[in-house]
Formats: sequence, C-alpha cells, structure tokens
Amino acid sequence: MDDQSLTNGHLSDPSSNSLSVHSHGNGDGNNENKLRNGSPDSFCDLHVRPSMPLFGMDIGGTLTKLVYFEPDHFDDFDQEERETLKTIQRYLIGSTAYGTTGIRDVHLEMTNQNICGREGKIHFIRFPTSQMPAFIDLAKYKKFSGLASGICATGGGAYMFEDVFASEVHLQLHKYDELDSLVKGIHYIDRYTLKSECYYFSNPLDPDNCEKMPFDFQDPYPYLVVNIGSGVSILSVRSKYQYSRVSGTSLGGGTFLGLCCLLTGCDTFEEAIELASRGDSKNIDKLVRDIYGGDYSKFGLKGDAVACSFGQMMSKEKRKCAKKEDLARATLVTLTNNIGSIARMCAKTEKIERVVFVGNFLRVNTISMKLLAFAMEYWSNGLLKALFLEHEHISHILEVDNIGCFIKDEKYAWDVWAEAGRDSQPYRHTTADAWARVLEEEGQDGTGVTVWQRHQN
Ligand SMILES: Nc1ncnc2c1ncn2[C@@H]1O[C@H](COP(=O)(O)OP(=O)(O)OP(=O)(O)O)[C@@H](O)[C@H]1O
Ligand SMILES: CC(C)(CO)[C@@H](O)C(=O)NCCC(=O)O
Repeated sequence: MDDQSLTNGHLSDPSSNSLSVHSHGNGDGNNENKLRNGSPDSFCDLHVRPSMPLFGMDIGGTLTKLVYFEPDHFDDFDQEERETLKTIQRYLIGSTAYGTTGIRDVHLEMTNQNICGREGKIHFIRFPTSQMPAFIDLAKYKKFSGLASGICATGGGAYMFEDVFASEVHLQLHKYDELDSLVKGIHYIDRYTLKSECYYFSNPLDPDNCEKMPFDFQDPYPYLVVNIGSGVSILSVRSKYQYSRVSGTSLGGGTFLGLCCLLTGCDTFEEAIELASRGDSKNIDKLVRDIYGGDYSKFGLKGDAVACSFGQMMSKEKRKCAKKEDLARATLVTLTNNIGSIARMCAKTEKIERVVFVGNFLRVNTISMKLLAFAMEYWSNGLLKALFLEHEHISHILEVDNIGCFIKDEKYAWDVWAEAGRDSQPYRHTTADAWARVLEEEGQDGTGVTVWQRHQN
C-alpha cells in the first residue's frame, strides 16, 4: 500500500544529532546509524544550571509522553530545588489524571530503578500533543525553569516546540533523535528485571489456546522494530549500537484513529477500540470466499482470508446497514494487516526472524497484537515471531537514561553518564583516549573520538 516507503529508508543524518562522543566514520551516509550515548551539542553551552535532571519528554505527532524519575530522597538537591521539586512531585504523583486529557499510567510505573546512582521510581504520563499550549502554561505556573535550564526531549515536537519552550517556559529542549531514543529505550528493558517486559502469544493460530507468554530478550539480535505511532517506522537492529531505518508507512495508528472517527463519529482512541471489540470486519471486507465461493487453493489463499478490505462497501445496500462497530473493526484490521504485511516483507529482506512491535497504537489493543502474532506466524509458516513489550511506548525511557549528562558535578557527570549509557559497567573515563578504548572494547571504531567539554560553571 505504500510502495515508496518500502524502498526509501528515511535515515537521519547521524551527524545531525550532535552527541558528546563522536566516533569519526559514523557519518558516512551508509544507511546505518551507530547508536551512541551522549548529550546534544547544547551540553557544551550549559551554564549556571544543569538540565532538568528528572524529566524527559517524547513529543510525538499524536501523543506527548513525559517521564518523571521520582528519587527516593532529595538529599543531593539544594533547598530551592527541593522545594520546586516537591511542588512538581505533589502535582504529578498526587493524581493520575491532569485536566481532561492528561493521564499517568500507574500500571507502567517502574520501581527500584537506579538511574545515575540514584534509586527511585519511573512514572509515565501522557497527553495529546494538541494540548501542548496547556502544558506550557502549566510548566510556567509550576516554575519548571526554577529547577533547570533545559530538559531532554525527543520526537518531532522537540524540534517544533523548541522556540516556544525557550521563550515561554525558559527551558531549553535538549534534542535527541526519536529512533535513537527508541532503540535505547528497548535496550533499557533488559535491566528491568522485576517483571518480564517482553512477551509473545503462544499458539497464535488457535484463538482458544492463544496465550500471552514471557519472552527472554537478553540476546535478541538481530531483530526488527515496528514502531506504530501516528505513522510507522521500521528499524533493523543488529547490535546494541547499530541499527537502520529500513522502511516506514504513513498508514499508522493516526490513520486508524482518523478514519475511525470519520466513519463512526467516535472521538477517542479508547472509544474506537471499544467499538472495534464489538464489531465484525467480515461485514465490511470482501473475503476470498466472497469472490471464489471457497478457497483459492492454487496460491494458498483460504476462503476466510480478506481479499479486499472494505470491499463490501461498494454496495449501496451494504453501506446502508453497516454498523459502526463493524466499521471500527474493519478499520483496525485493515491498518493492522497492512502494517503486518510490510513488516513481513522487511523481515524477509533483512533476513530477520524476531519482530518487535511497539508504539501506542498497541495500547489497550490486544486485537491488533493477536492479529499481528497471527499474521507473522501464518504468512511465514512459523518462521517469524511477533514480540511485544509491556511498555509499548518504550522510547521515553531514554531521556531518563541520559540524566547522567546533566547532573551538576562535572566529574561525577562523566562517571554516571558512562555508567548509565554503557551497560552497568562502572567506567571511569573522562578523556577522549579513554573513550576511544571503551568504544574499541565494544567492537566499534574508536579512532578519532572527540569528547565535548562542558563549560565550567
Ligand atoms: N489516548 C490516546 N489518544 C490518541 N491516540 C492514542 C491514544 N492511545 C493510543 N493511541 C494510539 O497511539 C497512536 C500514537 O502512538 P505514539 O504515541 O506511539 O505515536 P506518536 O509519538 O504520537 O507519533 P509519531 O511517532 O508518529 O510522531 C495514535 O495515533 C493512536 O493510534
Ligand atoms: C515521521 C515519523 C518518523 C514521526 O514519528 C513517523 O510518523 C513515521 O515514521 N511516519 C511514516 C513516514 C513514512 O516512512 O512514510
């Protein structure tokens, strides 16, 4: 359905996302991003106050995701910061709903996290990006800028709202690439041992025995990531530090929601999914048997496979009696199957067997997850495995991971950054030579490493 995106991987220029550690040779435009840890250029310009140490944002095309790392204690903050933090925390943790559209997903909370040497809990908050003006007012009112000069942000909105944050909230958005963030977020989960994060559906072809099962994600390479947000990005991940965006499609979660609202008059994603859960897409789609009267055996197409999505709607009579539940279900199935089919082709081209589906389109959406599990298994004769994550919007986590770059003390900053960004090994390197050795140990090109220096306060 989206041929162009199958052939054109839209790769971000690796050199455009300026990071603290640069290993020369990454910006060779060879369709591959080497994931590097570090901070943006603006790190060099920090002065007076460091960046907001406990927050990160992912400002997407539909939803803005905010993470808050609640430290177990505030001992290492000064009095003024402590007061501001407590005010913000009272507001954030004191409630699970903010205004009419902001939500804290309590079930996603991650306890016993160690971020940059601090123990604490990670909270996940989301609100529609369309509500950004209200969030900006709130950030002004709660004096976010009293705590820091900047905040780490990813997603397209980190670029779009950069100026307004600077002028209105007096916060600099330290920008991170959204796909770098996504891959780092996924890799963060192997440190989250309290609960199994990754899962799959056993027996996806047998609805009565199809069950959610934990999947050991300790050694996952290579794998494909299909990030279903407003649109869809597909990445091939070869190692912890190497990935490429192999494809994408504009027919994504935003398309489902937009079309569903148009066709059924619903207003929210939850409503759309609820309608779909009660609908039957067979009343809307044309199946192979509606065309063949049974299977099309020569090419292995079963009679109950969809031959033509929305094909019944060619008939005026059928349109008249189409129920909104059926329309919602057909929209969901159409979008999901199309994404599944593009994912399958990418997996084949990339010679990859594990496909991790993420993105908020999958939130409260077991229908699509089971459909994807079915499609991967059925159409690949059991070769491909569809995997899912409890934190389906995993990319937020990155920003917390980068907190190390922005804490106050220069020496400590480098240490915790190294710790946070480089597995859990306690590296103690602050020079370019030392970083070059670290990169080489990890099998990366360590030549020509430069280390950005932050201005002394
Ligand atoms: N409460 C919600 N409101 C709106 N959409 C929702 C909601 N919950 C789930 N969704 C679905 O999730 C999609 C957005 O997913 P996600 O937050 O991963 O993407 P995004 O970051 O906004 O988009 P992109 O990455 O393309 O910029 C929506 O298009 C919709 O299909
Ligand atoms: C533009 C982004 C990356 C924004 O997150 C996403 O919505 C997307 O991957 N859209 C699909 C674009 C395409 O490849 O056709």
